[in-house]
Amino acid sequence: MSATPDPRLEAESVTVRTLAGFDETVRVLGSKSYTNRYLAIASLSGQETVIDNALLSDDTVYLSRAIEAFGHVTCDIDHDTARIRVTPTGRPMRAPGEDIFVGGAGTPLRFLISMAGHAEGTTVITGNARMQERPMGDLLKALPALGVDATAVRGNGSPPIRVVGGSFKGGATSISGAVSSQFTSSLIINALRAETDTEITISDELVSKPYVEMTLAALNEVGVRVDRDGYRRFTVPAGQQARGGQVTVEPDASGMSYFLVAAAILGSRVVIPGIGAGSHQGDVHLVEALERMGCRTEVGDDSITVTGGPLHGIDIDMEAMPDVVPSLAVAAAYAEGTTRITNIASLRVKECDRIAAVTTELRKMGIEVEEHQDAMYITGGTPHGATIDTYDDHRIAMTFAIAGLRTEGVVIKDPGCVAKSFPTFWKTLDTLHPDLESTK
Ligand SMILES: O=C(O)C1=C[C@@H](OP(=O)(O)O)[C@@H](O)[C@H](O)C1
Ligand SMILES: C=C(OP(=O)(O)O)C(=O)O
Repeated sequence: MSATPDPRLEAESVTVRTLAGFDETVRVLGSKSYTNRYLAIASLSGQETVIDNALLSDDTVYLSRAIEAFGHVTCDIDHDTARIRVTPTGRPMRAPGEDIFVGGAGTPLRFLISMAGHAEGTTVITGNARMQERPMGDLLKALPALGVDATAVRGNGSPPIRVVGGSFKGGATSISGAVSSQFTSSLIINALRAETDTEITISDELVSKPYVEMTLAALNEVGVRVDRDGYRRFTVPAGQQARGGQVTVEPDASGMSYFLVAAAILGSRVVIPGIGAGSHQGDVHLVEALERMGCRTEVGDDSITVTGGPLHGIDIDMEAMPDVVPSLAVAAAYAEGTTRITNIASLRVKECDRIAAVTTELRKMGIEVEEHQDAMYITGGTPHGATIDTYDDHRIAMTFAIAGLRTEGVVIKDPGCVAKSFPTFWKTLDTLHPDLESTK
């Protein structure tokens, strides 16, 4: 994929061209979640670390720049090789003089709140308008027991967040896991640099559990042990040294979902190399949902294949794979019967209220959707073209672009918002159109 800028990232809208079908191998970029984790771990380890196949997107670049602002490391980004090199500078971690701004990057902001607890001085971390509405309260409540004073500047539990640092000592705390797993991941990762053992008790039910598994897997890969009692308690023993060196990021399972759904709704075949049965990314399990809807699927050690066919509705609890709910919703719009997607309340506090957004935009295309506080019931039909509002949400843009491969007249507004997690999305979509081959 060429590194030349894609004019669609600056365009007001994109009209998606329909496609009769395809049989392609599609390479997706590295995982956003793993790239964020390796960056955070490298920032804390004090060891030079090379992250290969890193996702280079708005979110991960924001995190790289934010980490550098503490002064203790540099993050050199090589766009040609998709590599980030994190190098210690020998200087201590200090609060930057200016506010840290991370746009709409939720995971980075949540990781940075705890990380600022290690930096001498007071750090203020903020983001764009939507980010200033997203919840941080559970994390703010859990940090004082570990020695860190973190408060919402406006007293509303959302950014800007002010952190008085140099104080992340460790100890025992308890945290709610009901709103976001990112709070728990943030504490576990940052416990790496604590003076004493850190014990984190989850006071209720943890959502999005696979993301905590990814946190543990990333730490394990660099030699850090986390003891656990299921999803009730995690203990990070003090005095561990994360290894530096080289790590490789696997492809992004959420980014993969768009191409799986494209195959599903077009009766086509797609192969995604570099990811398979051993992945801890929960979104890989979208494959099983598509199989239940009527696709043929193959999950190998190092590739995933989906072949579409006539689709039918299913009932599915998607609490463990929130980011691919919009993707499955689009498959449901082309399926016979009703798909009931349940246990997805966390979608209301993502880049936009994704339950409301998917409901509104599918209805625009003539699809019947029953909206619930924590669920969506979608009855498949024959969607018609529409101009899709994307709410500055990359997943809404990418999901509805896939509908446009099957349905004439789908226009995606603000196509540049895909840069949050998948800046080459439109170019990757081009590769499915055989007549565009010469411009690849
Ligand atoms: O830890 C992570 O990398 C993520 C956790 C999930 O958030 P929640 O735990 O808030 O559901 C997911 O939606 C997000 O895109 C990435
Ligand atoms: C919810 C998402 O990201 P974050 O919470 O990191 O902003 C996402 O990428 O779908």
